[in-house]
Amino acid sequence: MIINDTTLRDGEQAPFVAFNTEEKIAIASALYLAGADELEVGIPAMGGKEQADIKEILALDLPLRIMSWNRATMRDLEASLACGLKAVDLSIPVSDILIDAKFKGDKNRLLRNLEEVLHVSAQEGIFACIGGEDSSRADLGFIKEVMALGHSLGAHRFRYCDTVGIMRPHQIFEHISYLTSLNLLDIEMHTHNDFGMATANAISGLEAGAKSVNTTVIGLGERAGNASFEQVLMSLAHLFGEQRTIDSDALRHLVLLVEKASKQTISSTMPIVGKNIFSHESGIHVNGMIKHEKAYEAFSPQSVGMKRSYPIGKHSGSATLLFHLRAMGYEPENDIIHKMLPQVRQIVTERKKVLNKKELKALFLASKAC
Ligand SMILES: CC(=O)SCCNC(=O)CCNC(=O)[C@H](O)C(C)(C)COP(=O)(O)OP(=O)(O)OC[C@H]1O[C@@H](n2cnc3c(N)ncnc32)[C@H](O)[C@@H]1OP(=O)(O)O
Ligand SMILES: O=C(O)CCC(=O)C(=O)O
Repeated sequence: MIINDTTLRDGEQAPFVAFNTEEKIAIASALYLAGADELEVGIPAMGGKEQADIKEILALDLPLRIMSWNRATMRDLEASLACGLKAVDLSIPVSDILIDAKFKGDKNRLLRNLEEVLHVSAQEGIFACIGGEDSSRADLGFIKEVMALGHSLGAHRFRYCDTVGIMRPHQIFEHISYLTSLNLLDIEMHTHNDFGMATANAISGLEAGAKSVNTTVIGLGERAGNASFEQVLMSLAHLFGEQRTIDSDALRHLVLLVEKASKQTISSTMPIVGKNIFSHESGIHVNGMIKHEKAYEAFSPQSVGMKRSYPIGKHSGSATLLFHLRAMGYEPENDIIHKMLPQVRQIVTERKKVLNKKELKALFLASKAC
């Protein structure tokens, strides 16, 4: 499967996000090191500055396909060609709603535009992906027509876009199974997160036969964002068993870089990257983890450049207190530990903050003394 990351295009379309040139270069390099297979890096039609940034990314000479996003118009395509790009996404709306809004319902004009740009991209020998904007609200018969046209004109891929993020994984599976069964073009998934299903829908599309998937780091993107790079990458490695070597330090570096450059704050429970996802507080979980490292973890913290911890909180049990006190060189009796537990719960509940090790030690010594 191909991860085509669009942090530098759809990711940057997130409200209030704007990367400067240095950030774009750093993100492109970090995406390569973290395991992206292809990058969509911008929109040449935006003008000279965007084009200069794209040229700087191309000058990095990263060993992966670099694409741009374009409306399926000669003007947009020419701007991409002038940047020296060898791969383009050529987007057309495919739903009636968007065809009405943008083309006054004129499907013929839309298809003529597509024909023209595909003809030129074939002449230029570049990789062409047809971006099917709003595919999930489109008639599948029309998508078939677009794909057949693309196939006949040498396009390489069709991007199925759940532009407003309204699909469920089961529906995606049906749509993509049908479109791949046509054997016209490889399918790329582009899924949005309006109902929190972007990654699930992207994965469902891959299971139904899609060959590639658009992602963005920390799920950045329009409105609620896109399928997240780190979630898709880890799913491919751990759930699909793909032979992917994930450089955990490179992944962590990328996430922190994009968090800073986009001025976003990642939630502490965000899959793969949230700072608390390897903090086990519940007593039964800590007890299990001490006996078996995989008891309550789907993958190790080391595999994503993070660390495990056992906070001393309201739900801690004796194994947690013993773990920390033993690490400090104490060997407490059971009755003392059981005397301490209700006190820990009370302190944490009252002040809504876990105990640090110093406080645990003080509580232990006080409990021992009385
Ligand atoms: C679903 C997506 O994410 S698609 C990607 C969207 N990304 C962006 O819009 C970010 C970058 N955009 C921009 O910088 C600007 O919008 C530009 C440079 C692309 C265009 O700017 P402007 O020329 O000022 O046009 P504006 O943004 O107001 O409107 C877009 C125009 O493109 C047309 N358009 C939209 N999609 C397509 C398409 N696939 N094919 C042809 N025309 C299209 C619209 O109908 C509209 O045309 P109109 O001006 O005749 O009404
Ligand atoms: O048309 C494309 O290639 C992608 C457009 C897009 O970003 C979307 O539909 O959400």
